Amino acid sequence: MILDLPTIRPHKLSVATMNGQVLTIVRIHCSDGITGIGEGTTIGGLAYGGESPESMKVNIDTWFAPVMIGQDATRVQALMARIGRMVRENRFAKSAVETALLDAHGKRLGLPVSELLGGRRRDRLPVAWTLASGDTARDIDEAGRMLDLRRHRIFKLKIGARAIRDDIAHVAAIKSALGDRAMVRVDVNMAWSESEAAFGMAALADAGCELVEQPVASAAALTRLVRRFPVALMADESLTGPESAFELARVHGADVFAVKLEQSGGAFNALRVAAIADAAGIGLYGGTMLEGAVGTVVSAHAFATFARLDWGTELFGPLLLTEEILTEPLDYSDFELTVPGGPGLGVTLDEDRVAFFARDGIRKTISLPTARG
Ligand SMILES: O=C(O)C[C@H]1C=CC(=O)O1
Ligand SMILES: [Mn+2]
Repeated sequence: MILDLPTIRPHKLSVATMNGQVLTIVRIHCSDGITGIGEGTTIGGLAYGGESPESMKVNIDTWFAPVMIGQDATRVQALMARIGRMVRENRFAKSAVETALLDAHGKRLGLPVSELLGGRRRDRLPVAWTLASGDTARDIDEAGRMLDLRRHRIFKLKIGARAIRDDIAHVAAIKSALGDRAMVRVDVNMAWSESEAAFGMAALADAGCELVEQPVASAAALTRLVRRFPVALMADESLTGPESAFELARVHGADVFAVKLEQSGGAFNALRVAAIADAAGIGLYGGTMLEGAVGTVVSAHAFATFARLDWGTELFGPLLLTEEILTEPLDYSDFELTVPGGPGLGVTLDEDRVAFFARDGIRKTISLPTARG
């Protein structure tokens, strides 16, 4: 099913402005009575990649389901390999389906998903917050509130939509307002040319920015930019699973990899991306596609198993939404997220709220009174 949820404010990226988020929720019912849940989420519909929430639903219902029905749900990797032979691409939809299989299998065995993924090394993950209101004063205000609440002290600024000098001034103003209380990073979402990136990275380093995420689109350009400036370079969009990770590691095209489960094609592939980074001496960061609670939690289980997680995570997606869809909210406290400890994902959907926010669900059938009553 597809859920439409409002965001707490517009979220402005160089590729899209989001006023809400759309979650594709997958449920897999197994013949032993166990049901697993998963989630597929994109950013700005088709603005970020080749899948949309609607394409995930239609492809899972039409093409994944027949390949899965009657198969052994306890062999998660074998079933994902079977799907991989019959379904090309569709990494986000595969991630959603694999999540539901892992949730079901964890519940079956009485183990958290992190244990199925090799065993967790930590229970808490540092979580960055993205400042993307589009307004410098509002962003400074928002960051101040997050620091006071002890919710976030790492801030990622979305830049690339405005003139480069305006963007640099925006970053410098935020870093000087926050000082040593916070770490400031930027995500350009591929908006710059290589020469703009060379200028921009030097200026960002001077402004006190510690990390620049995907300033340019091409891996070759990333490779030419890395290590030229006293600021770390992180790959995001260039990483689409183990093959692209291997290629980028081979040419040492980044200092840090933003590992995302959906971009990788699921949790197991994300672990492969992380292993490649480890072997190449590349740092790790736990990325997000601004998933809701389910997609966020499976990512947390995977990142909890990473040998090193030097750059923390950005698993704040549920906090960008106005609505809670879990019976028990996730614990964000002291700048960190707690990885749930129960079987499977360790979270339960609030079915009434899910029914309310489902596209064409209860909300659509309630007739509100008109101005005249
Ligand atoms: O990294 C991206 O490009 C996508 C996403 C992650 C955080 C955020 O605000 O947007
Ligand atoms: Mn990014």
